[in-house]
Amino acid sequence: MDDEQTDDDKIIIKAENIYKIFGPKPQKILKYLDQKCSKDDIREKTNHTVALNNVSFEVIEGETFVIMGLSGSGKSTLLRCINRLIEPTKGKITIKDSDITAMNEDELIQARRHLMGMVFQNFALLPHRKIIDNVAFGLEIQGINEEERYKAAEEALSLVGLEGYGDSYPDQLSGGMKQRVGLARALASSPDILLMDEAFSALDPLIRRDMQDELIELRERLNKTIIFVTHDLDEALKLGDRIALMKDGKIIQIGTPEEILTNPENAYVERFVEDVDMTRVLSAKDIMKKPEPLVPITAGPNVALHMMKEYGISSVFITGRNRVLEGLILVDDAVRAAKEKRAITEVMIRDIPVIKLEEPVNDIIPMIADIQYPVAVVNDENKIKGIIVRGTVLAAIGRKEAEE
Ligand SMILES: Nc1ncnc2c1ncn2[C@@H]1O[C@H](COP(=O)(O)OP(=O)(O)OP(=O)(O)O)[C@@H](O)[C@H]1O
Repeated sequence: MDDEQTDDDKIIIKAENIYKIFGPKPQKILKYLDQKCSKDDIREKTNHTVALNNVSFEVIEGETFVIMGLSGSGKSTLLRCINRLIEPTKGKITIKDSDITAMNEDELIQARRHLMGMVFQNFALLPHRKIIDNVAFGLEIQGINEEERYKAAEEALSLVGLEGYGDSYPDQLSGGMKQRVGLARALASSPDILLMDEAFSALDPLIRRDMQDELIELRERLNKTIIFVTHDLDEALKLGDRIALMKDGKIIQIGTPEEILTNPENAYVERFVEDVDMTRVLSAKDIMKKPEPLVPITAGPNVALHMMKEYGISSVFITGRNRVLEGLILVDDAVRAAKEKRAITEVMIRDIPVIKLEEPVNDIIPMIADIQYPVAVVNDENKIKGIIVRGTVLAAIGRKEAEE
């Protein structure tokens, strides 16, 4: 289909065969992994912890890549290997064609400064410093002069909606505001990549949702690449362009939220996602039916009637060149036009509702509640790509409804 993504997506991070083993002799433990020993066996026999076991993935520029999994699955370790807050035991990480794993300390400081900003779950603010100083802190240790760092800090504060709070202290702010400061601090050095470790997990549910919405908005505005660690499936589905699901230090599946939900790779993933409300993640393109029959606008009403009879339907879509949607004709109007020898264009309904390919199913339900005939799904050029009828939507959410 011509709406599908082209593959000129740029890879910004590439992680190849990453291992992390905690314990006194990590290199020695690698050979046990070659012998396919389990994480539990290795811990029992050697007192080492296998936190990452041969993890590989790529992140595309501008996407939000979520690392999800239960506690202890290795998410934080993986995130910290990307900026080498944790040293991988083995493996290679490339960011924008630079080998992060081969960098010396100075090169690493430069890379962290320009490429990556990190946001922590517990905010990690310095309590005795004003908000503006907290935001500017990273720039200060990078040796950036005062004028420049305060300008950048003010800008970052305003990006997260905290202008005017620069002179406050952390304990004067709510949890949500503190995490905005954490985000501002990460944004202050204009990094290409944001690394976020359970960044919203400590917040109240409502505040958390607001922060998620703002992050989505911010990402679009600033065009950042985000790696977001969470143990929360709902958060992963909401934020992630793609999700990597981890278990016991391995990535079990990488895919879009739709792929993870509709095509779980094994029983573990299936169990992880079984309670998800599908209407929140499916969009029109996932549930639409083939757009047929279609009647060209140049055809007469008898062709339309023939098609309706053939397919057992009481209305049909009319298209112009390249399947551009022109309107819909109802059976009664087609009969009348045929009798009166009038053209389709004289009786068809032009002003019909349409649904965009990416429209979430949740939003489609109210849109079609009062419509008796099918609704066309169109792309940005108004070409018809599919058809949705009430039954299609209900079938998509049927599993959930049936359970309730
Ligand atoms: N510094 C460390 N020393 C020893 N073991 C560690 C260390 N850090 C993490 N681990 C172990 O490595 C494994 C992965 O931990 P990690 O913190 O990456 O998991 P996680 O998925 O982020 O979990 P959580 O959500 O609880 O933080 C766990 O078994 C953990 O106990």
